[in-house]
Amino acid sequence: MNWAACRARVALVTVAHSNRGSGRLRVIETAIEGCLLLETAIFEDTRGWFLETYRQSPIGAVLGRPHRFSQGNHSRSKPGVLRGFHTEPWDKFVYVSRGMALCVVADTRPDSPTFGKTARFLLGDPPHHRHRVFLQKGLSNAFYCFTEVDYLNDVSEEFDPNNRGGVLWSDPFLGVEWPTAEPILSEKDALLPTLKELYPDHPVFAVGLHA
Ligand SMILES: Cc1cn([C@H]2C[C@H](O)[C@@H](COP(=O)(O)OP(=O)(O)O[C@H]3O[C@@H](C)C(=O)[C@@H](O)[C@H]3O)O2)c(=O)[nH]c1=O
Repeated sequence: MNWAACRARVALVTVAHSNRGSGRLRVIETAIEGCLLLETAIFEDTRGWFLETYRQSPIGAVLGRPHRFSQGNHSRSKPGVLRGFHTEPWDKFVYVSRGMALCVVADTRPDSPTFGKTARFLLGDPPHHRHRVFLQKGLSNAFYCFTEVDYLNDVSEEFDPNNRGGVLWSDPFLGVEWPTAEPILSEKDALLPTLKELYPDHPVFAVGLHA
């Protein structure tokens, strides 16, 4: 699937419930509680362009609680790479500063009413898609790189390698339509469990309800 075709499809599945904020930065709530899309205005002139990547108050207003970030991360990935799904006990604030990526957030919280639901976002170039995604701790995220991608994320806690998990990128219960069936994965990500393996007793996996 090429970038343009993927953009058209993704526009259909990202469901906005409400939005708040000024004309500069809109915070859009998605179908997954705790997953927000931040759309920002881009100011272009003869030099190039400018945008705000973060404003504290509109996010806090939607979350109804204060938030802060403790660590910033930057990864660079080759075209065809897929990272995730990673489940970590910290809020994440994602930004693709260069390249084009399909970012998917999955609700992997077993007690959530939207357990198993996903939301997809195209992030990065061209400039008018330079939105950011906020995901509350406990949600899982993954991204696929159409091009070389610079991926930045701010997180609310410092990294703890013993306190993270994940879900297999191709979990049939999540049913994500990735642009390829053969992405480049880390060894660790290729071995992640499915939700059914993680939560075999969850009601959604009761016999007869789901394969
Ligand atoms: C995430 C992280 C990794 N590392 C180290 C561990 C390892 O040696 C190396 C690469 O780690 P990983 O393979 O887990 O990196 P990566 O697959 O890029 O992990 C990231 O995936 C995406 C989907 C996210 O949203 C991020 O929050 C993070 O989970 O960097 C840190 O030192 N600090 C960190 O905060």
